[in-house]
Amino acid sequence: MQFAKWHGLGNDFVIVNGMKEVVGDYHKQALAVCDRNFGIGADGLVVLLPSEIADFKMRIFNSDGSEADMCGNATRCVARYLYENQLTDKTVITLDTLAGIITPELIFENGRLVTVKVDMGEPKLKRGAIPLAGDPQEQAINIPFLVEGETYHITSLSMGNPHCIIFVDDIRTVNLPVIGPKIETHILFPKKTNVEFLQIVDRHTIRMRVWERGAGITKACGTGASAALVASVLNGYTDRQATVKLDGGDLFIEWASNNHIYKSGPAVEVFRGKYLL
Ligand SMILES: N[C@H](CCC[C@H](N)C(=O)O)C(=O)O
Repeated sequence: MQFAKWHGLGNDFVIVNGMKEVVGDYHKQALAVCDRNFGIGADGLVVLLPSEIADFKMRIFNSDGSEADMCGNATRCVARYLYENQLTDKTVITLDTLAGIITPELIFENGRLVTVKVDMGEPKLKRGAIPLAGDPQEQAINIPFLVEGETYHITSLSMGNPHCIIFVDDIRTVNLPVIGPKIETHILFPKKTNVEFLQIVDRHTIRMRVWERGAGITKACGTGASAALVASVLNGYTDRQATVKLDGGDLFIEWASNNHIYKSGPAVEVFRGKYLL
């Protein structure tokens, strides 16, 4: 199976053209391919397929084999992959995902690609849409949340996939490998959740670390950074545009007046290959 290895700020993916390659069972293949010792090594497997309602369908599988609704960093990589492999001549590309239609735009200056800007759609704030247990019509902004006897205050929302955001004074004090999985698999999140810890630097800068649903600690999370901006605005900590500083680098996020979230950042192809197993 021919593949390409891409990353967005170190959040890395194996991208496969499912219109040409025989992938087999996606869940099993994701587990095997993402293994960093016995496989290629990645946070996720992305399979591109035809779509009736968009330019392409994008299916995303986490390294634990679970299928994700959406993936912000992969969206930027897929846009460049499609354009640079002549699978499209469009620079604004619609992608059909489980979270709806997501639209990345390749931004060129003097013929050189400078960034990829993604319309991530609208945040969903109601518990029923996250999903988070409780009144489905209610929002979950700065609410108490008990984790093994300790009370955290969380803000939870969906960017097509679930996010649980916690604000801390010093991000270096967060023991992510311990607390991450406890919140990811918490009973109140019936579809589990991505977990983001945020330290507000100023009204235009957020430092974030992430424990991803189905993937663990990653260098960056595009949907997570988008959710982080929304949570920071809702809690009055930042304005509607901010740089989110992740372990792998910076994403620029904007919550526009049309209620859409726009995320801009890089996408890098590292290598291509043929997967033999
Ligand atoms: N682990 C996520 C999917 C990947 C999201 C992340 N890599 C991004 O860039 O948005 C989930 O299961 O919802």
